Amino acid sequence: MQTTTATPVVAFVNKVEYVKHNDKNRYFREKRKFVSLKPEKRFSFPECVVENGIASSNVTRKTVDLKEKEPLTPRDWSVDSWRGKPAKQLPTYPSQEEVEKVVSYIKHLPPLVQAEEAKLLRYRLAEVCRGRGFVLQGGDCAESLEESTDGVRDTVRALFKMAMILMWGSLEPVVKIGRIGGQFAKPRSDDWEEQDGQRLPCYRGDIVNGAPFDLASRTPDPKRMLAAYQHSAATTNLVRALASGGFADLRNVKSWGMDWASKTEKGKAYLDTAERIEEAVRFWETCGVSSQDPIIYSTEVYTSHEALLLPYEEALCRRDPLTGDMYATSGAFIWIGERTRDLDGAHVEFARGVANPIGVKVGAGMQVDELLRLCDVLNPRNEMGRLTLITRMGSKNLASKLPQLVRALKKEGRHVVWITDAMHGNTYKTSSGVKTRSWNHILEEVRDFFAVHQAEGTRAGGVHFEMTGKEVTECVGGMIDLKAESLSKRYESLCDPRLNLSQSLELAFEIAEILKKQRQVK
Ligand SMILES: O=C[C@H](O)[C@H](O)COP(=O)(O)O
Ligand SMILES: C=C(OP(=O)(O)O)C(=O)O
Ligand SMILES: [Mn+2]
Repeated sequence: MQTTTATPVVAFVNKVEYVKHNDKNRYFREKRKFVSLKPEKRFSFPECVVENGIASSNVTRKTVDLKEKEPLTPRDWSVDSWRGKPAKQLPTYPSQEEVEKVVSYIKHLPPLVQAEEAKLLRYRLAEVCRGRGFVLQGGDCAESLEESTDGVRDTVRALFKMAMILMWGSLEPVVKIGRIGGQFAKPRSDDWEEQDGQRLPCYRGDIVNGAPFDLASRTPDPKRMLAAYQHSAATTNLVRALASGGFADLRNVKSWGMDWASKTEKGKAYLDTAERIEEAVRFWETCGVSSQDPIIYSTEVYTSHEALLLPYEEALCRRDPLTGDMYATSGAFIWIGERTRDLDGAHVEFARGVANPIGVKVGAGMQVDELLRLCDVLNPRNEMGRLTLITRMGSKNLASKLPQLVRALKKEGRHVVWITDAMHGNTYKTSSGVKTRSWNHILEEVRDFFAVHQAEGTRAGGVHFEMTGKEVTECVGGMIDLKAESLSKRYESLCDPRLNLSQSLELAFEIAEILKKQRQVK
């Protein structure tokens, strides 16, 4: 942590907040107004802590954003500096000229998210880092340009329900981040796919090419970036509307859609919990908490995606006029995938310069030194909320591979949020060649993740799932006991298998149990 008691700062108050001014007990109220502080009138917060440009004082318990002299975006970085580095997983387009035309056009379009949203999420993640809150990140493996309103709504509703269950268990706020509103680019294991003797470029996500197995669809088309921009804009708008316009109203979570649970004892216990959540909501209503109260009526859902297609990401970088920092405005949170996290590669170069909260996938092969160097490059100020490490080791590896990483970072005092993606290390093909994942393996990896953090005295900060609100048949197992033979009934994913609604809720109940136990032994 960085203290500022003696550091001269130029401050602007970014929220309506009361700030204790020096020792004169004078308060003032400012909103988004630049305030230049003369040295003799400098803020003096005893025990004041600055993280992410947000200063908080234990004495006043008020916050104020501070613009420090050194910007978050490094001076030796530019939106296109990634172009000088080796870039993996980028498509080969038929015409690079066309790509640059589209990129120049997108550069003039409005941002999809505002810097303020990214800043707020960074702050929320810093809270998780401090031990207050839990992250739920989830959504499609690959969003579709044909996704309907209902599909988006179902996924967001599923996230709300899961978050309610997790909050019930943890009694802490849940930071909801959708793999939504931009999750269109996919890294692949193979560049090519072969079917019946025909070889075509692999599908790389709807922002690059089409999934159908024919040459026209599979040829990368830069115009798809525009379609993805438009779809992301509409989806982000819908997500914001759902989050702020009453859809999150706790009373709406009455229809849990949990018929599957009534058949077993364990399921009945879940139903009982769901009922108790509803009762709690009714209790607050009875106490007079108005249904118009934003606490009941609204919530925050942030968008996120893998920042893979760098020409597109570059085109959506915008400078924040308040701080001068550069933001990736393609989503509030972006992450670097397991296949593109090379220290000297283009994707790390891009991510180090944007001020968003960022994530990095951490597979079973990650070495301690490598991870420490990634932290140096991506979070040189060691600020809470900047860096989220998303482990994806597989249920067979996590218990043996994670402890040394967690221990090393703890020893070095690195501030990161650890969350677990319990999907990507558990993918396998059935005997008939269908990609799937087992609900049991996913739960096993989540449990091991909590156990490792408990043993190391660190914090399991959240979970990351490929999931949907639809009752698809892509992952096997769960209380619905989905069998490999049934996968073809409703397999809709364009890339990896997702948990369906019942499998997602069931996992949320399991995690809530773990969180509850954790809270009870504190
Ligand atoms: O979502 C992650 C990757 O894009 C996906 O797991 C790659 O799948 P593949 O191994 O079939 O290429
Ligand atoms: C590509 C993904 O995962 P990973 O980089 O962990 O393989 C993903 O999350 O979609
Ligand atoms: Mn995936």
